[in-house]
Amino acid sequence: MTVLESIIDGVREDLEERRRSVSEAEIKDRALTASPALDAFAALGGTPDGEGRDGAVRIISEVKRKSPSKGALADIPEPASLAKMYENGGASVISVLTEERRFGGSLADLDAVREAVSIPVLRKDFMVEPYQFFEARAHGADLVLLIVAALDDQKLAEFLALTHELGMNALVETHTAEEIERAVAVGSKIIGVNTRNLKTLDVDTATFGKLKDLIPADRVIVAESGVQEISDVEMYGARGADAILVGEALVKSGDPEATVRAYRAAATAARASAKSATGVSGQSTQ
Ligand SMILES: O=C(O)c1ccccc1NCC(=O)[C@H](O)[C@H](O)COP(=O)(O)O
Repeated sequence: MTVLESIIDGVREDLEERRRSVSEAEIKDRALTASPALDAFAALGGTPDGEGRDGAVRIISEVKRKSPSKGALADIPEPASLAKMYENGGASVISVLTEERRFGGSLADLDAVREAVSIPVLRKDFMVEPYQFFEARAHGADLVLLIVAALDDQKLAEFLALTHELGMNALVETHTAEEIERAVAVGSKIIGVNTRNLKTLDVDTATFGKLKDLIPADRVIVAESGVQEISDVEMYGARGADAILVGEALVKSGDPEATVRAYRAAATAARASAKSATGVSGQSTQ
């Protein structure tokens, strides 16, 4: 069994427990009466046809207590305060890990963060059942994660449609050329390349540059994982990332607000300088 499969087994067990206390009808009702979702696609710099982008590289800042690859990262007793610091530093989206067993997150974290910030919030979890999408919306999420490796084509298309019906966007996460092809084929507007291999948990940040040109330029392209130093965000920016998802480096930084600000500025400057050096934005022309 792969790490991903074993995480998903736990997610399904925990989900069944929640489903026993909040029925499907109740969670749907809560989702449909929640305040409308914020536009995460626009917050990440997306435009309808990919034209007129401002060139800034956005930072998706993650609330991450622990992980399968690294174990304990940070206590984070008040996720709302951390999220507010991220927002003050210029984060465009807050990512909240809600998986409990391996990442120490919860829906209560999502509630607290939603309440504290006015920018879009990503429910970062392993989405395998429609119930979770209603749950995400009911708890104020604007964006959900769809991991292509965890879904067949039919489920991927079905879940993306459900996400959009609920007024949310999806960050569709890929690791390989074949997964990018599948993400593009179902019409994903925000496509992430996660440089952490979910089978081995090894990170190879060079994966982003190798795969990124397979993603059409009218999509928002997100580089995920592996940022340790400012040079990593510069590299992702120079390779044409529209946004960068950062967890560990921010929760361990000591000054999350200043770190988000520095990452955003450095990635944006690196992207601009790569563009002026090559005459292209680093974005795909496909
Ligand atoms: O982080 C892990 O160990 C992990 C293991 C298995 C599945 C997912 C995992 N992480 C989720 C993420 O995608 C990251 O939290 C996110 O990209 C931020 O990564 P980082 O900046 O390297 O903390």
